[in-house]
Amino acid sequence: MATVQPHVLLIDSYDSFAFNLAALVKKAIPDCTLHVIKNDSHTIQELLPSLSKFSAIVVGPGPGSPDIPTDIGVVCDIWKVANENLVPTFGVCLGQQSLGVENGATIHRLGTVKHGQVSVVKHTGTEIFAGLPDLKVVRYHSLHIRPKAGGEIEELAWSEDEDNGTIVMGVRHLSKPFWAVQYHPESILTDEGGLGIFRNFWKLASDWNTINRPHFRPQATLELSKSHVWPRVSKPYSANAANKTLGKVTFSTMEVPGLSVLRLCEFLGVNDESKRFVFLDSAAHPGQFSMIGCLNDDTAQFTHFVHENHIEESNAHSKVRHELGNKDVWTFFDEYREARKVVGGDRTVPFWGGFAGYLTYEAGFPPLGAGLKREDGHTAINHPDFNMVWVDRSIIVDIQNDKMWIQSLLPNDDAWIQETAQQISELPKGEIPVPTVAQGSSPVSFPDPEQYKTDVKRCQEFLFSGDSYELCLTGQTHITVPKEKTVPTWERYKILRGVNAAPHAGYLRLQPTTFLSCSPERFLSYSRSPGAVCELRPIKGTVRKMPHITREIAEEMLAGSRKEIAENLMIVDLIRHDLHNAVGENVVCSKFCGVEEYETLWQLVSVIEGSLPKDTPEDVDDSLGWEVLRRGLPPGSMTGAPKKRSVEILYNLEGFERGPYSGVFGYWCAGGGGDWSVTIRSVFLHDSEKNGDERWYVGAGGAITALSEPESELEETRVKLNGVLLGFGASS
Ligand SMILES: C=C(O[C@@H]1C=C(C(=O)O)C=C[C@H]1O)C(=O)O
Ligand SMILES: NC(=O)CC[C@H](N)C(=O)O
Repeated sequence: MATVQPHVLLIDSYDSFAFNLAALVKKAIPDCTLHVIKNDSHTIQELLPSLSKFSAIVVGPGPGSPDIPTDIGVVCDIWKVANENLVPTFGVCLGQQSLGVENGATIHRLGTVKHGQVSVVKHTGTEIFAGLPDLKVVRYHSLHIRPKAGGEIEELAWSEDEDNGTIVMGVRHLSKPFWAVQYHPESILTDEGGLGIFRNFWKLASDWNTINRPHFRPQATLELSKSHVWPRVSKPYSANAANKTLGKVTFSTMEVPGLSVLRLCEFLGVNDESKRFVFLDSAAHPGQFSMIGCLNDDTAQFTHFVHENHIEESNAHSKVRHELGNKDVWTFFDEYREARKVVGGDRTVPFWGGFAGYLTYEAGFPPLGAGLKREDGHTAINHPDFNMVWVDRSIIVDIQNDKMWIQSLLPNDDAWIQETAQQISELPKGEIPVPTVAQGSSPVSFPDPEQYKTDVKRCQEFLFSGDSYELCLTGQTHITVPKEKTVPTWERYKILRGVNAAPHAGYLRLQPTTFLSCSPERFLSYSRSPGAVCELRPIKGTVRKMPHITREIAEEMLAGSRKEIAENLMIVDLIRHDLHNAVGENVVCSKFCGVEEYETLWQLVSVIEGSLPKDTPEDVDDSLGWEVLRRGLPPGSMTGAPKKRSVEILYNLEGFERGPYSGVFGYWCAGGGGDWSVTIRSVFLHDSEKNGDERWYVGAGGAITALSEPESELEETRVKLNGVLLGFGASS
């Protein structure tokens, strides 16, 4: 007789670590089917008829407090079901707090909150802790419980720290099959307190089911409305790529020693400011490829505002409005690219043509489920949320190896390739002069420093109350360039690049937006199918480079700092969750908190990689990167954790929309693969603020944790702003 797989219900309280938990549960109970619901998607009455079909329930962590109904949702009712409906249940963090509170425990704030902190946990060695040594675990909490003396909750584990004394880290219910821990078993830095605990839980749950639910049998299939089975990696629509004839990339390659990419841009028409232009510029180590889109009047540009239900497609001659109807914008782009999939390019080149452009911070709100209070019309800053062109012709330069590819997706385009190659071979060699800018030429309006420091403290209030573990607070700075001091935006880019060369730089002129970036941070890159691999590289932790700051000192200041490691760890855990959501189980952190050197800064960087299961159909693999963007924006390093609650808090607190700042820019290759950088250290100009005085805006911020000092946070934003301001003859 074939064995039927157990079904496990995971209740997510809108945490940014829930899919890490899903992956851990799946490791501990490999053959289980995991059904995921949100804590507010069902009432307990709706759940009751299905509960008896689950072998076990896992209640995840989350923002807020177990005694606030909108924070805890249906979780508080799970502990109160009648005996005949009991299901073995495991609670994590908020889950433990809820189990406690519903059984007479009192809830308290920690004297010193613990977010991304590692603690030693001692325990009884019984129940879920059976056979485990002392544990090293990660904590993300502001609240904790004290069980009622003589009540039903038995303490099983404790941490001991100088600031908070003894804190309960693990419990069980004396007469019901409920266990819970206060720490985060699913964190990357938690040791056997992760898998070991869940294996023990599964054994206890199975034993309990055998004794107390003798007639219980897992069902072959289990349908629960408003739930999904994790992992959910198929496309949300049916692909029609099968058997279609794929287009072919044509390309020519040549050695270009001494050729300046800036000169190449000028040859390709960047100086005509009335035309669109796309240049993704690996302007500094460790960048390798620079990409130029060779746009013309026929090039299709796509813009979309997230509060609207259409996409505008335009070129120099015409505009078309695509009504989205029930389709979401992500699917529109996915289908568009899939219909134009190409093969035959040089696989060492990451981009053969395809989509290039930017997505704003707010572009990530709808998939996240975060509310947007945008009024009819546009955002205050008016930049489209999706702004991309479809690049048919492109030039890629490998700046490390002085090699160039001229590529076209258009049929019969050899003549253009040959002619362009010929003209480029005749260009003069050597760098072109970079303009300089006079000091003091552009007045700057900074966020009010006192207000910023107050906002740091307001953020910390949300950290103390348990609503967030980390908040990336940002401010907006405006630079006004008086009409008589304006220079073409391309000149401005060259100045900026000269003072602040960055590996993920870029110049995008996608009307109405001009976008100049010196970003040091990659958000996501992904390789082509088959076997596409996604790589994310969050940066948290920044030190300004100065003569006395050697690598050793920078390492001490970053990798040796509890605060910096905690900030980085939180984002690593958040990104693992985003990736586990998109790819399922195959997620690894290949670098944890490495110190990397950039032109003007030292930064603490981690690398997380994910890939789909081996047997994934190619069309799903091709869309993987786009799906990771859909499920992973806004970038975790620009929000904080848990993401949804943190985004909502910041939206209210900052009081403005971030627009392109904090979003991503980059490309998605027509042959699969792509690369998106985090839009930081960047300036933006809207066409409506271009005639007369120019009004540029630039965002800057940093992660606020409970350990942050308002003054040093302010200083950190100044450091980040400075590189950009130098390009305007200003400084912070
Ligand atoms: C918020 C910014 O940067 C982000 C925050 C960082 C930090 O807190 O150390 C580092 C890089 C970015 O992820 C910014 O540059 O404006
Ligand atoms: N990680 C969590 O579940 C946190 C629970 C609760 N919000 C606290 O801060 O204590």
